[in-house]
Amino acid sequence: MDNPCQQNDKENVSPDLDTKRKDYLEWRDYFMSVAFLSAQRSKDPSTQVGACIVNDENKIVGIGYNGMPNHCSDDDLPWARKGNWLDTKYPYVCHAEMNAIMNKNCSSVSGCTIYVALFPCNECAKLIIQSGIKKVIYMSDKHKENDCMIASRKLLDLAHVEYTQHIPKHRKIVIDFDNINARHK
Ligand SMILES: Nc1nc(=O)n([C@H]2C[C@H](O)[C@@H](COP(=O)(O)O)O2)cc1CO
Ligand SMILES: [Zn+2]
Repeated sequence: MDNPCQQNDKENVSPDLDTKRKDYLEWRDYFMSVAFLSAQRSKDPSTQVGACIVNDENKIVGIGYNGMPNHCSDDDLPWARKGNWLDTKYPYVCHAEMNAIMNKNCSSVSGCTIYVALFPCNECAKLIIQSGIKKVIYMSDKHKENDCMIASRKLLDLAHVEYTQHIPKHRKIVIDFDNINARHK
């Protein structure tokens, strides 16, 4: 068995500060993280979704999360999932993909890739297709069997929009605001 003191020593090895960092975020994990961070802005009590649109130069050109439309107070609209349809969030909420497309900071997102936490529904699939986005990278397709997801795949397939599930290199990415104050010897 290892000497526990030795093991401790190994764990405490400080990073090599003279050579290039190896555990930096790769592009896909980075863009998916941006989508997940943006989701933290959502007021939806049950599901927070974020989306991030990236062009072929790896530049972010749009970010969005699910929320109520502009100028419609999210205190005046319902957030419920069940009950009379008009008393639920569903007729009112804008999906993350819609917001990311509408928030674009360039003239067109044609040819871009959208990173999104949940597989796009059929309504978002239509927006994705019409905007010219060519690739969807999603984290979860937990509603795969729902009709709106089946319709979504049908549309994306017909329009030749690729979709791929993201397998993250890092399962968890922590943002530690104190980290920047660490001192290196
Ligand atoms: N791709 C998606 N983008 C989204 O922004 N959403 C949003 C719409 C709702 O605000 C929420 C789903 O709520 P719920 O049915 O899990 O309580 O996530 C949902 C999906 C899934 O299709
Ligand atoms: Zn949608």
